[in-house]
Amino acid sequence: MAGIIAPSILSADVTKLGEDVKLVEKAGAKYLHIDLMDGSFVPSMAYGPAWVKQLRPMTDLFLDVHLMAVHPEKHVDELAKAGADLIGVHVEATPHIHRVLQMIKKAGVKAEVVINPGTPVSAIVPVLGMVDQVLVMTVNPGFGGQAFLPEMTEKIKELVVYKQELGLDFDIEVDGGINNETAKLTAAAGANVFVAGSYVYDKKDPAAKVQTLLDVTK
Ligand SMILES: O=C(CO)[C@@H](O)[C@H](O)COP(=O)(O)O
Ligand SMILES: [Co+2]
Repeated sequence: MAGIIAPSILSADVTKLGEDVKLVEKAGAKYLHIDLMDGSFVPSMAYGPAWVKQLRPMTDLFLDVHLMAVHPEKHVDELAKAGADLIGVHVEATPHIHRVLQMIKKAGVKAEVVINPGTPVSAIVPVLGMVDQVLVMTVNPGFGGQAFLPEMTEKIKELVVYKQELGLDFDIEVDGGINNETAKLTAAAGANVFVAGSYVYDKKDPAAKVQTLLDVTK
């Protein structure tokens, strides 16, 4: 079965965002990855609940919101009301990851925990039973277009073992430097959701790029 492809709008053309979203939807992407950056947890700023709200009626894609913000609890309810299908929270962004994940579930949205390249899988073991998805960052968050960190594939393999040992059912998403080669590599390690920004949107033909990602993750 092919992986779930989640084009990241961080690399889309904001002046024709609607068109860029439709292109990848028609090509077979199932998720739309929306990066929310606060200029504090990460150096850049990007998007916010208003973007989620405007995108919601324009597409049937599953809205996969990657929250890169300090005090993530402040944004959960607004993002859920705006129409997010899933909210991902960095374990590094809060001393209360368990509470924030509880809030996300209470808001009726799927919950994801995210780990930075410098964070080991052991840091999220206590919450693995609460989440629908784990996001393994394969670059340091904050920017699109960075090079994939190959050593992160070990974390994917570790998560696969935890899933089996603990009898859990979460998806494993990768984000950062994903292209035809790294999608194949991470799929082989056990990832099943693939975020891709610059690979899909930077050059010509986003639809063809989505098709390639579907093919290499089979
Ligand atoms: O969360 C992030 C960056 O922090 C991403 O979702 C980027 O949008 C990925 O961009 P590429 O590495 O695929 O260009
Ligand atoms: Co992201």
